[in-house]
Amino acid sequence: MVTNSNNGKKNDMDMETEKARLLSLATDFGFDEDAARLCLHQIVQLYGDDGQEFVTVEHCGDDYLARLADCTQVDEDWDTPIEVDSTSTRAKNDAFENLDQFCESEEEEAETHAFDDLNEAFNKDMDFDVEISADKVPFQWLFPSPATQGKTTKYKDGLITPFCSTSIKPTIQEPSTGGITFDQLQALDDFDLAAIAIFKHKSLRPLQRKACETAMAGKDCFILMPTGGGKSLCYQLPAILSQGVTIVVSPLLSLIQDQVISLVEKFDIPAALINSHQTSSQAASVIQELRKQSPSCKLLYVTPEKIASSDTFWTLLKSLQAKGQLARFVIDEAHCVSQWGHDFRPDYKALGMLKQQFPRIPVMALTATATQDVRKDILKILKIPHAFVLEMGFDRPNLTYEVLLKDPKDSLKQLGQLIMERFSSQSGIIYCLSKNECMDVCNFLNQKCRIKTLYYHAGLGSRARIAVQRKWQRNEVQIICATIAFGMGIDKPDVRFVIHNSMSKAIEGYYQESGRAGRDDLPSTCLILFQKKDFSRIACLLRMGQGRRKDRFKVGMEQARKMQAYCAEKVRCRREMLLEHFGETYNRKLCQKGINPCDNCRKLSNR
Ligand SMILES: Nc1ncnc2c1ncn2[C@@H]1O[C@H](COP(=O)(O)OP(=O)(O)OP(=O)(O)O)[C@@H](O)[C@H]1O
Ligand SMILES: [Mg+2]
Repeated sequence: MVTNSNNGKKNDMDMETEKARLLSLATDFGFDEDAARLCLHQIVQLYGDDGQEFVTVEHCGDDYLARLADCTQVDEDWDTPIEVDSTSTRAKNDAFENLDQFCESEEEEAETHAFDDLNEAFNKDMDFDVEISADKVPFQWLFPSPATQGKTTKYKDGLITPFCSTSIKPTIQEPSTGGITFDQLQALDDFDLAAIAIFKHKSLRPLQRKACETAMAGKDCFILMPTGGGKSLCYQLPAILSQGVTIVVSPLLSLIQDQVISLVEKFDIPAALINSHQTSSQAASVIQELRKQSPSCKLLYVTPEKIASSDTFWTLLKSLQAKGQLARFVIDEAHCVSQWGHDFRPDYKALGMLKQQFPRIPVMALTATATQDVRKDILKILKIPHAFVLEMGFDRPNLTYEVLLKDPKDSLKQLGQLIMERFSSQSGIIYCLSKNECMDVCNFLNQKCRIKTLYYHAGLGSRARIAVQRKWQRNEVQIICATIAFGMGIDKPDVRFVIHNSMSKAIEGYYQESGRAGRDDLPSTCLILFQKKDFSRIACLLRMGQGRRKDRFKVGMEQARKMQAYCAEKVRCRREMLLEHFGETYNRKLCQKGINPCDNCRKLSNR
C-alpha cells in the first residue's frame, strides 16, 4: 500500500500515482474518462486530508466504481431481479390466493397489447406474424388431453400406460415392432422401460441411472451435471415411477413453460404448474386435482415465491403428505439458493423450510453451475447436509468458445454480417444486457438484415413470452434476442449459436446461457462480442439491483471482473478457464486437439 508515516498523508507523488491507478481502473472498465476524473476528484475531497491513505485502488476502488456507476447517465431499461424472478410480479393479483376472482384480467389484455405493438412493428417489414390471441395460447397444457389421460397410450415400441406407480409394472401388450425385441424389452427394468417407451431415449446416461436409483431409494441427493447433460430426466423418471406428486421448484417462467409443455404435449405425462400469472380458474383446476384422494398429476411445477409466501400452498403440501401423495421435492437450478452464486433468488432461501417441515420427504437438488463454495452453500441452505452427491465434469466438447472485439462504430452491422456469413438460417440466441438492447438488436436484424427475430425480456407479459418462445422453438423465427429472463434450462436441441452481444455478468451466467447451444451434441458456437464499456454497464446494472448493499456489489464486481478477464484473454484456453472456475482441472491439449477448439487454442495450433 502506498502511504507514508506523515499522519496518514501521502506525499504528492504517491497521491498522483494512486489517482492515476484509480483513473486507469475506471477507464479499463470502460467508464468515460471525463466522468471518471470528476468522480475521482469528489472521492479525494470526500476522504479529505486525514483519509488520504485510503485513496488507493485496494481501499476505495469499488466505492469509486460504485459512485461512478451512480453518476453515469443510463438510458437503459434493465430487467429488474423481481421481474426476472420467474413469473413473480408479486404486485399483481395472486391467482392462487384469490381463487374466487375469476378475472380474465385487464392485465392480460395489457400484456397482449404490449406484444401487439411489437407484432405490428414487425409486420410492417416482415412477412410473418405472431399470434397470441387468448384462444391460441396453450393453457390446456395442465394435463394430457382427456382422450389419453389414464388410458393405455400407444407408443412406438408397443403399448404401455403413460405413467405407473412402483407397484404397477408397465404392461407390455404388444410385441415390439421397432428396433428392440420383446425379449430385450422384458429384460429392461422400470427405468429403462420408461426412458425408452416414454422419453424415446435409447438408454439412460450412467449418472441418470444412479440418480434415479438414489431418488427411488428415498434419499436426498445433489446432482451436478453440465448444461444439456440430462438433469430433467433424473427427476422426471422417478416422478413417473413413484406414487404421488413430485413438487418441482424452478426459477423462470420460460423454463417452467418449456418443461410442462414438453411433458404434457410430447410425452403425455400429467404435469401442472402454479404461478401468479394464471387466472383463478386455471389455478383452481390444478388445486382441485391435487385435493383428490389420489391425484393424477405426477409433477407440479411451482415458483420459489409460491413456497416462500403462500399459506394455501403449504396447506396443500401437508394434505398431500397426509394422503401419502407427496413423492419428493425437486429444486432445479439449485445454485439460485446461494447468494454467492450468479443468479441468487432471495425466495430460494426459504426452500430450507421444505426439509424442516417435511423431514421424511426426499429432496433432490440439481444444477450445472456451482463453484465449490456455492455447492456447500446449497447443501446448507436446503438442509440436506448428507445428500448423496452425484457429479460429472462440466465440459461441453461440442461447443466452440470464441470472443470477438465489438466494432465501436457500428456493432449492429457487425452482428448482422456475422450472422449472415456464419450462421445463415441457423437457429440461435442473442443475449443482451438490457431490454432496449434486446429490442434494438431485434429491430435491426428484422429490418436491415431480413432475419426473422423476436425479442424476449421480463417486461413482456406471460402470454407474449409463451408466444415468442413457441415461435422460436418451432423454428418459425430464426433468432431470439433475450435478456437473462430467457435461458436457464431452456431445451431446444438445434441451437447452433449463442452470441452475447454484451458480456454476461458472471462466468456462471455465461456458462449457463451459452449452454443453450448444441444440446443435440452437434458442433455449435458460443461467441461474445466484447467491448470494455460493457463492464461499466454491468456496474450500473449492479447498482440498480441489490448492488446498493455493499457486499452484493463487491461480489457482483468480482464476478464481472472474472468475466471481463475471460473476454480479454488472448492466450489461455477458454474451455480451461470456464472449467477451472467450477473447480475442474482441464488439460488444454484436449481442446486444442479436439474437433471444436476455442479461438485461442485454434490460434496456437495454426502457429
Ligand atoms: N438418456 C438420454 N439419451 C438421449 N438424450 C437425452 C437423454 N437424457 C436427456 N436427453 C436429452 O438431452 C437434452 C438436455 O436435457 P435436459 O434439458 O434435462 O438438460 P439439463 O441437464 O437440465 O440442462 P440445463 O442445465 O441446461 O438445464 C434434452 O433434449 C433431452 O431430451
Ligand atoms: Mg435443466
